[in-house]
Amino acid sequence: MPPLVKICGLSTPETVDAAIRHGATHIGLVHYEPSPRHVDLATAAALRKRAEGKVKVALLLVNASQQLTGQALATVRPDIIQFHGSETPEWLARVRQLVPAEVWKAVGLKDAGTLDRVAKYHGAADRILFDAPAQALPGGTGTRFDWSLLRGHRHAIDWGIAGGLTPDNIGQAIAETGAPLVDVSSGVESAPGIKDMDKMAAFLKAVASC
Ligand SMILES: O=C(O)c1ccccc1NCC(=O)[C@H](O)[C@H](O)COP(=O)(O)O
Repeated sequence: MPPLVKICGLSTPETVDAAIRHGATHIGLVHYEPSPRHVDLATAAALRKRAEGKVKVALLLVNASQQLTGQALATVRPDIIQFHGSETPEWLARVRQLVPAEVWKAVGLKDAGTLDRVAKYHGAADRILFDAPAQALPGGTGTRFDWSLLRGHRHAIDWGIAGGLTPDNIGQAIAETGAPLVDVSSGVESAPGIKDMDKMAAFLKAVASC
Protein backbone atom coordinates (compact mmCIF):
# COMPACT_ATOMS: atom_id res chain seq x y z
CA MET A 1 0.00 0.00 0.00
CA PRO A 2 1.40 3.47 -0.84
CA PRO A 3 2.30 5.63 2.14
CA LEU A 4 0.19 8.43 3.56
CA VAL A 5 1.15 11.82 2.13
CA LYS A 6 1.25 15.14 3.93
CA ILE A 7 1.64 18.30 1.88
CA CYS A 8 2.93 20.90 4.28
CA GLY A 9 3.00 24.68 4.31
CA LEU A 10 -0.28 25.34 2.49
CA SER A 11 -1.63 28.85 2.81
CA THR A 12 -4.42 29.29 0.25
CA PRO A 13 -7.82 27.70 -0.39
CA GLU A 14 -6.74 26.83 -3.95
CA THR A 15 -3.74 24.79 -2.82
CA VAL A 16 -5.77 23.06 -0.11
CA ASP A 17 -8.33 22.06 -2.76
CA ALA A 18 -5.56 20.86 -5.10
CA ALA A 19 -3.95 18.73 -2.37
CA ILE A 20 -7.32 17.09 -1.70
CA ARG A 21 -8.10 16.64 -5.40
CA HIS A 22 -4.76 14.97 -6.13
CA GLY A 23 -5.02 12.54 -3.23
CA ALA A 24 -3.10 13.90 -0.23
CA THR A 25 -4.14 12.28 3.04
CA HIS A 26 -2.82 15.10 5.25
CA ILE A 27 -2.06 18.80 4.95
CA GLY A 28 0.10 20.98 7.19
CA LEU A 29 -0.44 24.60 8.23
CA VAL A 30 2.62 26.38 9.64
CA HIS A 31 2.07 28.90 12.43
CA TYR A 32 5.60 30.18 12.93
CA GLU A 33 6.31 33.79 11.97
CA PRO A 34 9.88 33.35 10.64
CA SER A 35 8.63 30.83 8.05
CA PRO A 36 7.73 31.91 4.51
CA ARG A 37 4.76 29.55 4.96
CA HIS A 38 3.43 31.18 8.12
CA VAL A 39 -0.34 31.56 8.33
CA ASP A 40 -2.11 33.51 11.05
CA LEU A 41 -4.56 31.62 13.22
CA ALA A 42 -7.69 32.99 11.52
CA THR A 43 -6.39 31.85 8.11
CA ALA A 44 -5.36 28.48 9.55
CA ALA A 45 -8.85 28.04 11.03
CA ALA A 46 -10.50 28.85 7.68
CA LEU A 47 -8.24 26.43 5.78
CA ARG A 48 -8.81 23.77 8.40
CA LYS A 49 -12.58 24.17 8.00
CA ARG A 50 -12.29 23.90 4.23
CA ALA A 51 -10.39 20.60 4.56
CA GLU A 52 -12.53 19.15 7.34
CA GLY A 53 -13.56 15.54 6.69
CA LYS A 54 -11.51 15.38 3.46
CA VAL A 55 -7.92 15.27 4.71
CA LYS A 56 -6.34 15.31 8.15
CA VAL A 57 -5.04 18.74 9.09
CA ALA A 58 -1.82 19.23 11.05
CA LEU A 59 -1.02 22.53 12.73
CA LEU A 60 2.72 23.17 13.14
CA LEU A 61 4.18 25.07 16.05
CA VAL A 62 7.80 25.71 16.97
CA ASN A 63 8.64 26.18 20.66
CA ALA A 64 5.37 28.04 21.16
CA SER A 65 4.43 29.30 24.61
CA GLN A 66 1.76 27.56 26.64
CA GLN A 67 -0.55 30.48 25.94
CA LEU A 68 0.00 30.44 22.16
CA THR A 69 -0.35 26.66 22.02
CA GLY A 70 -3.70 26.84 23.83
CA GLN A 71 -4.92 29.71 21.66
CA ALA A 72 -3.82 27.97 18.44
CA LEU A 73 -5.49 24.69 19.36
CA ALA A 74 -8.72 26.40 20.42
CA THR A 75 -8.87 28.53 17.26
CA VAL A 76 -7.80 26.01 14.62
CA ARG A 77 -8.97 22.72 16.19
CA PRO A 78 -6.58 20.64 14.05
CA ASP A 79 -6.65 16.85 13.80
CA ILE A 80 -2.94 16.83 14.57
CA ILE A 81 -0.53 19.14 16.32
CA GLN A 82 3.01 18.85 14.99
CA PHE A 83 5.72 20.14 17.31
CA HIS A 84 8.76 21.14 15.27
CA GLY A 85 11.11 22.65 17.85
CA SER A 86 12.82 21.43 21.00
CA GLU A 87 9.60 20.73 22.88
CA THR A 88 9.99 18.23 25.73
CA PRO A 89 8.25 14.84 26.02
CA GLU A 90 6.60 16.16 29.20
CA TRP A 91 5.06 19.05 27.30
CA LEU A 92 3.83 16.77 24.51
CA ALA A 93 2.32 14.36 27.03
CA ARG A 94 0.51 17.22 28.73
CA VAL A 95 -0.94 18.53 25.47
CA ARG A 96 -1.92 15.02 24.47
CA GLN A 97 -3.86 14.60 27.70
CA LEU A 98 -5.69 17.89 27.29
CA VAL A 99 -6.77 17.93 23.65
CA PRO A 100 -8.30 15.36 21.30
CA ALA A 101 -5.69 16.03 18.56
CA GLU A 102 -2.93 13.55 17.65
CA VAL A 103 0.50 14.75 18.74
CA TRP A 104 3.43 14.45 16.32
CA LYS A 105 7.06 15.28 17.05
CA ALA A 106 9.46 16.25 14.29
CA VAL A 107 13.06 15.24 14.90
CA GLY A 108 16.13 16.22 12.88
CA LEU A 109 17.83 12.93 11.96
CA LYS A 110 21.55 13.66 12.22
CA ASP A 111 23.09 10.29 12.98
CA ALA A 112 22.33 6.84 14.37
CA GLY A 113 22.35 8.26 17.91
CA THR A 114 19.25 10.29 17.08
CA LEU A 115 17.31 7.05 16.80
CA ASP A 116 18.18 6.21 20.43
CA ARG A 117 17.46 9.73 21.65
CA VAL A 118 14.05 9.73 20.00
CA ALA A 119 12.89 6.97 22.36
CA LYS A 120 12.15 9.62 24.98
CA TYR A 121 9.10 10.66 22.92
CA HIS A 122 7.58 7.18 22.90
CA GLY A 123 4.45 7.33 25.01
CA ALA A 124 4.26 11.11 24.58
CA ALA A 125 3.83 11.41 20.81
CA ASP A 126 1.57 9.52 18.41
CA ARG A 127 4.02 9.79 15.51
CA ILE A 128 7.67 10.73 14.95
CA LEU A 129 8.44 12.67 11.79
CA PHE A 130 12.09 12.26 10.84
CA ASP A 131 13.25 15.44 9.07
CA ALA A 132 16.59 16.92 8.03
CA PRO A 133 18.50 18.56 10.89
CA ALA A 134 17.52 22.21 11.50
CA GLN A 135 19.28 24.91 9.53
CA ALA A 136 18.28 28.60 9.60
CA LEU A 137 14.74 27.26 10.05
CA PRO A 138 13.86 24.05 11.88
CA GLY A 139 11.87 22.72 8.92
CA GLY A 140 10.85 23.41 5.37
CA THR A 141 14.50 23.71 4.34
CA GLY A 142 14.42 21.47 1.27
CA THR A 143 17.37 19.42 2.52
CA ARG A 144 17.34 15.68 3.04
CA PHE A 145 18.92 13.43 5.64
CA ASP A 146 20.78 10.19 5.06
CA TRP A 147 17.90 7.78 4.40
CA SER A 148 20.16 4.78 5.00
CA LEU A 149 20.08 5.64 8.74
CA LEU A 150 16.55 4.23 8.82
CA ARG A 151 17.37 1.02 6.97
CA GLY A 152 16.26 -1.93 9.10
CA HIS A 153 15.33 0.28 12.06
CA ARG A 154 12.51 -1.14 14.19
CA HIS A 155 10.12 1.72 14.92
CA ALA A 156 8.26 1.56 18.21
CA ILE A 157 5.52 4.00 17.19
CA ASP A 158 4.06 5.43 13.98
CA TRP A 159 6.53 7.48 11.98
CA GLY A 160 7.20 9.24 8.70
CA ILE A 161 9.89 11.04 6.74
CA ALA A 162 10.32 14.63 5.58
CA GLY A 163 13.12 16.79 4.25
CA GLY A 164 14.12 17.48 0.68
CA LEU A 165 11.58 15.12 -0.85
CA THR A 166 10.62 15.82 -4.47
CA PRO A 167 8.58 14.15 -7.22
CA ASP A 168 11.90 12.81 -8.58
CA ASN A 169 13.36 11.29 -5.43
CA ILE A 170 10.26 10.16 -3.52
CA GLY A 171 10.24 6.69 -5.09
CA GLN A 172 13.81 6.05 -3.92
CA ALA A 173 13.09 7.50 -0.46
CA ILE A 174 10.15 5.15 0.03
CA ALA A 175 12.08 2.16 -1.30
CA GLU A 176 15.05 2.86 1.04
CA THR A 177 13.15 3.67 4.21
CA GLY A 178 9.79 1.88 3.89
CA ALA A 179 8.19 5.01 5.35
CA PRO A 180 4.46 4.72 6.07
CA LEU A 181 4.05 8.51 5.73
CA VAL A 182 5.92 11.05 3.61
CA ASP A 183 5.87 14.81 4.05
CA VAL A 184 6.82 17.45 1.49
CA SER A 185 6.96 21.20 1.35
CA SER A 186 9.75 22.91 -0.67
CA GLY A 187 9.83 20.07 -3.22
CA VAL A 188 6.38 21.05 -4.47
CA GLU A 189 6.99 24.80 -4.59
CA SER A 190 8.00 27.26 -7.32
CA ALA A 191 9.46 29.65 -4.69
CA PRO A 192 9.59 29.56 -0.87
CA GLY A 193 6.00 29.51 0.36
CA ILE A 194 4.46 29.32 -3.13
CA LYS A 195 3.01 25.90 -3.84
CA ASP A 196 3.09 24.65 -7.44
CA MET A 197 -0.03 22.62 -8.28
CA ASP A 198 1.71 20.64 -11.05
CA LYS A 199 4.53 19.64 -8.69
CA MET A 200 2.00 18.67 -6.03
CA ALA A 201 0.16 16.49 -8.56
CA ALA A 202 3.46 14.93 -9.76
CA PHE A 203 4.51 14.16 -6.17
CA LEU A 204 1.20 12.51 -5.33
CA LYS A 205 1.25 10.54 -8.59
CA ALA A 206 4.77 9.32 -7.87
CA VAL A 207 3.75 8.16 -4.37
CA ALA A 208 0.62 6.42 -5.68
CA SER A 209 2.76 4.38 -8.07
CA CYS A 210 4.95 3.02 -5.24
O1 LIG B 1 7.77 24.66 6.31
C1 LIG B 1 8.28 25.49 7.06
O2 LIG B 1 8.55 26.65 6.68
C2 LIG B 1 8.57 25.13 8.48
C3 LIG B 1 9.13 26.09 9.30
C4 LIG B 1 9.41 25.78 10.61
C5 LIG B 1 9.16 24.52 11.11
C6 LIG B 1 8.65 23.54 10.27
C7 LIG B 1 8.34 23.83 8.96
N1 LIG B 1 7.85 22.85 8.12
C8 LIG B 1 7.61 21.54 8.60
C9 LIG B 1 7.33 20.43 7.68
O3 LIG B 1 6.65 19.49 8.09
C10 LIG B 1 7.99 20.36 6.33
O4 LIG B 1 7.12 19.74 5.44
C11 LIG B 1 9.25 19.51 6.48
O5 LIG B 1 10.16 20.17 7.29
C12 LIG B 1 9.90 19.21 5.10
O6 LIG B 1 10.22 20.38 4.44
P1 LIG B 1 10.91 20.35 3.00
O7 LIG B 1 12.31 19.88 3.17
O8 LIG B 1 10.84 21.77 2.55
O9 LIG B 1 10.09 19.45 2.13
